[in-house]
Amino acid sequence: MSMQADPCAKPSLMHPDEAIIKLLEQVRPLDESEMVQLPHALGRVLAEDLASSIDLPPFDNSAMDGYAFRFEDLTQGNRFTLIGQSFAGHPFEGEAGANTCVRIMTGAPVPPGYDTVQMQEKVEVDGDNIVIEAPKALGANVRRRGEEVKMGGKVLCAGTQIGAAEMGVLATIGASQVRVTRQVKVAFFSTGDELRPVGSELAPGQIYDSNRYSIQGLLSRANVEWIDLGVIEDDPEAIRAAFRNASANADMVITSGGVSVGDADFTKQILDEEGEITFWKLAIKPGKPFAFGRIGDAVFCGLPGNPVSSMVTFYKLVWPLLNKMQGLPQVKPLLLRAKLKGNLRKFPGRVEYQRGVLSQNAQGETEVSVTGGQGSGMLTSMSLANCFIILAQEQGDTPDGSLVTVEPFNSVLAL
Ligand SMILES: Nc1nc2c(c(=O)[nH]1)N[C@H]1C(S)=C(S)[C@@H](COP(=O)(O)OP(=O)(O)OC[C@H]3O[C@@H](n4cnc5c(N)ncnc54)[C@H](O)[C@@H]3O)O[C@H]1N2
Ligand code: MOO
Repeated sequence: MSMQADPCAKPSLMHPDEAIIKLLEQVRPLDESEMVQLPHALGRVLAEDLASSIDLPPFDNSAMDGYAFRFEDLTQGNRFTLIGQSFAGHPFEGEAGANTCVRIMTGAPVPPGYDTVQMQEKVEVDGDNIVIEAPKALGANVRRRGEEVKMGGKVLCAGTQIGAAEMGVLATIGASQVRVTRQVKVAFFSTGDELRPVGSELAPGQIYDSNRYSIQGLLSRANVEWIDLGVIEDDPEAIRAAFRNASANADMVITSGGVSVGDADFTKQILDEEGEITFWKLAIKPGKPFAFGRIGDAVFCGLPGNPVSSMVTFYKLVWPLLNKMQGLPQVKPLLLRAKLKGNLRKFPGRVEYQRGVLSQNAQGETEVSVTGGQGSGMLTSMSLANCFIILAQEQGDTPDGSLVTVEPFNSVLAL
């Protein structure tokens, strides 16, 4: 008997990994760049490769506080005559001579004619008579001009995000300003008649709008420029106007709420009328009703209203998009295997991102436990976590002691 397709089978939801591929196909890196002053460069993405206009280090200098001398003079014995000093910022200006030495400090220029430094702990000093213990080799304790990078050598590549180390590297080569890609502009708003701004009283049935604040936090971490359009009521015309305003002013529009199937869930409907929906609903928990599309020239990401769902879908789906638009390379998440502490509940069907705490036990094993209740409205499950426990689509309940896959939070989600 031949196998027949089940006519009652529900269409299966798209796997989030497939969704990421589809999303990334829809955006291109911004091709606009601008110069920024170095103090404002943190978090920005380099638009071009950067070469050093100087040798690094720019001159031979001492790695130790001690004495500079000529290594070959050691063939005449260990006694040297002190003829001067070289301090950082105040080089020795005299002439190097046979069997002479110069007092030298860390970072100070090694005077021309000398080639080796011995640290002061290995030197005996009697007035100007200095006895130097022979170091292992010529050039000991000298940091040679250009040994790190030669003038004209590449120090940073286009597509590098400027972090603390890069700020320092840029300063080391004297770059007072730097060419970076334009920041992606993201306009966002929350939808929902139940939402009240912080600072107001709650009437029965109302809650505070928290998603706009977590989204703002995520956008700040992603180093994009954001436009907060506030809370929009559950009214199709208000949502339409917000969409038009957002898409006219931003590269990306993010909304929270109204993407499910309720009678007041207008986000998807208005997007359908004003733009286009590339896909809607994924096999992800939390975050199933995530919607993606385009409105005008802007990309659209509709995050589900449940607070954890909006954070998880931002992290897994929006953040890779923002990275690509900013010109950053896609980095595969670092996945670890950890031993589960406690039993874990799961229905097969969707890939789940449970919130966990990753730690090491006394035996050095990596362990993980869930942060209590995992409801998609329980935002404290996120704030207590330092990782996601990723459970495959068809996985069910998982017992204590099982090895599970864990994704530690990166800088976007971590403090
Ligand atoms: N019949 C069905 N109902 C629901 C389904 C479904 O498949 N069939 N999916 C559920 C899932 S999964 C999710 S996730 C939610 C998402 O719904 P929406 O995106 O339409 O979001 P809302 O209905 O507007 O709100 C859901 C929930 O989150 C609260 N919320 C909304 N915005 C905020 C905010 N800015 N700050 C804090 N909390 C917010 C809202 O009050 C609701 O409690 O739909 C399920 N339903
Ligand atoms: O998929 Mo929803 O985000 O679980 O509540």
